[in-house]
Amino acid sequence: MKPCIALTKGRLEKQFLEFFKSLNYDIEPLVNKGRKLRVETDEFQFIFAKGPDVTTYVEHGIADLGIVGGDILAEFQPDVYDLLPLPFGQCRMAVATEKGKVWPEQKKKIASKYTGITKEHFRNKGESIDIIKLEGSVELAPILGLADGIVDIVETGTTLKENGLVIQEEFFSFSARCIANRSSLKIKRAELAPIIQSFQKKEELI
Ligand SMILES: Nc1ncnc2c1ncn2[C@@H]1O[C@H](COP(=O)(O)OP(=O)(O)OP(=O)(O)O)[C@@H](O)[C@H]1O
Ligand SMILES: O=P(O)(O)OC[C@H]1O[C@H](OP(=O)(O)OP(=O)(O)O)[C@H](O)[C@@H]1O
Repeated sequence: MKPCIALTKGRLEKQFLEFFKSLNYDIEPLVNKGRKLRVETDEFQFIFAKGPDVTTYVEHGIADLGIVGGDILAEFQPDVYDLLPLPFGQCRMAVATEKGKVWPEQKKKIASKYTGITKEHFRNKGESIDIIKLEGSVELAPILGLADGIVDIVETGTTLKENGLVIQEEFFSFSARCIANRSSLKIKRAELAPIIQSFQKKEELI
């Protein structure tokens, strides 16, 4: 059976395909997949899923390898082998507030999609907070008075800026990562080694 690679759909998918092409792999079947969520190339099977589900497919051994953001690994802490960083998807995790905002005396209200990362960050600082879980567009929360601040991904800073928010603190930098199923690494070592090595070589050049 061809090795199976789970890819995070959307942003990381696009960046992964460019990276994969730069390693001289044929990406044509992947680019022209339409709405298919499963694609086979000469060498691999690919599945396309949301980041947290990529870790689930890898954890359960359905996929041998996965391409996922470091944010997802930190948030969900799946039982997978975290093989290596990849040279794309570079972002930071930050606490942001409205410009000029003074934190309240009482518990801060923090909105985030990343409740695990947020709790751990403030626990490490010895602060107790109230977390409001949102699924996206979290920059809205302080503007609309739902929260005092947010914890979210920052790449260029444009979303924060255009919504009148400023970074208070950046506390975690990450990129996309290649993860592996623990037993696949032993059982399919021969098939997986060349692709892992090609990822590693490219990473060393950058
Ligand atoms: N602004 C960004 N720049 C670069 N990488 C990002 C950015 N936002 C997220 N990422 C990375 O890409 C991964 C996928 O994010 P993406 O926004 O494509 O999907 P999502 O979080 O599931 O959101 P959506 O529901 O809008 O598809 C994240 O886990 C993170 O690692
Ligand atoms: O610093 P920037 O380059 O502006 O990028 C950061 C934005 O990108 C992500 O949002 P995304 O576009 O994935 O939408 P979402 O809010 O629905 O998650 C993230 O949650 C920020 O909102």
